[in-house]
Amino acid sequence: MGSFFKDFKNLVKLRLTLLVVFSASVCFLVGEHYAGQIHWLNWIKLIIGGFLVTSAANGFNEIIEKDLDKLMRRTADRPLPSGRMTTGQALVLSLVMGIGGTYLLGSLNLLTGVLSVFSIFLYAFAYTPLKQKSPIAVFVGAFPGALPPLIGYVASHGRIDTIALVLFGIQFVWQFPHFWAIAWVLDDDYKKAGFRLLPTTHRDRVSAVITWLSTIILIPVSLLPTFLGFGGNLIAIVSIIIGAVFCYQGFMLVKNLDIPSARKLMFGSFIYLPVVQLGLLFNLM
Ligand code: HEM
Ligand SMILES: CC(C)=CCC/C(C)=C/CC/C(C)=C/COP(=O)(O)OP(=O)(O)O
Repeated sequence: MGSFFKDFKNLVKLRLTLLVVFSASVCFLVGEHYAGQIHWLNWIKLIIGGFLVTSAANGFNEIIEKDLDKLMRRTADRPLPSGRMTTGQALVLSLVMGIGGTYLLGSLNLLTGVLSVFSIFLYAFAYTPLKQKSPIAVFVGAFPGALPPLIGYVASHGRIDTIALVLFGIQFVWQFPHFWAIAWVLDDDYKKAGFRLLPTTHRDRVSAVITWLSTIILIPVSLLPTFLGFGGNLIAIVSIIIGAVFCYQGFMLVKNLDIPSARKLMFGSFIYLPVVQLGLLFNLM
């Protein structure tokens, strides 16, 4: 891969961005289901706009964290800390992507554009500086992290309703086990930059139990579509089965208190979200 593309991929955190865009694009289709017609051109605009806006948010995050990223093994080779990209270059790229993405999303409807700008600000200028201060950062970061499905739905539907809030809620709760599993795996590296993001700031039993509790809470939250009547029974069954597996992985962390169990929970989180969101899309009432 050309080195510019490799650096670009790391600047925008490509895999994370792709899952963010995936969640928004699926929830757009959920909105279109109720509209009775799929506007594919708008779907493409949402995907490109969402990609640009999320990439910009990640670019700003890496600009702000340039010196901290130098301290951690996982992030030291990113384009800014390694010195292969200057802050000015990253800033120009991020600004262009942010403005272009906001324009595209705003062209779908005004609320979509406004929510996207709000997400960038929350992520880059609230969550990012808070990371070094307190584990509360994870709660704050969960807001911009859960806005993409809501934004996707609003891009189709034009306003925030119960369905939008439920789509937001599932992704919001999902982020706690997702991130605490990662924070457990990466704790040694994180400490080098002063990040203490586990619930108690340590890899201890209380942090593991709180992480496990978050997988338990996810089960009733994932059943809300069925309880509220817009999801069918199939999605309830899928959510219960995959939720039980995820919960079991959380329990194994409590039992073993080790990195391999946290890693399994982390991989579980990557699979959980797309399965539940796609399941919902295919089982709308
Ligand atoms: C509070 C919110 C969140 C926090 C603090 C968080 C944190 C992280 C961190 C630190 C990693 C890096 C793990 C590593 O390099 O081994 C990661 C990976 C990842 N996250 Fe999250 N995340 C959050 C929300 C989200 C959301 C909303 C999504 C998408 C819907 C997401 C999708 C991913 C994916 C796909 C990866 C794997 C990326 C890769 O390996 O390159 N995360 N997350
Ligand atoms: C629509 C829109 C603009 C949404 C923004 C969505 C977004 C980028 C969510 C990510 C959530 C998040 C807190 C990731 C962790 O980053 P980190 O800084 O902890 O990761 P790092 O340690 O790898 O830098």
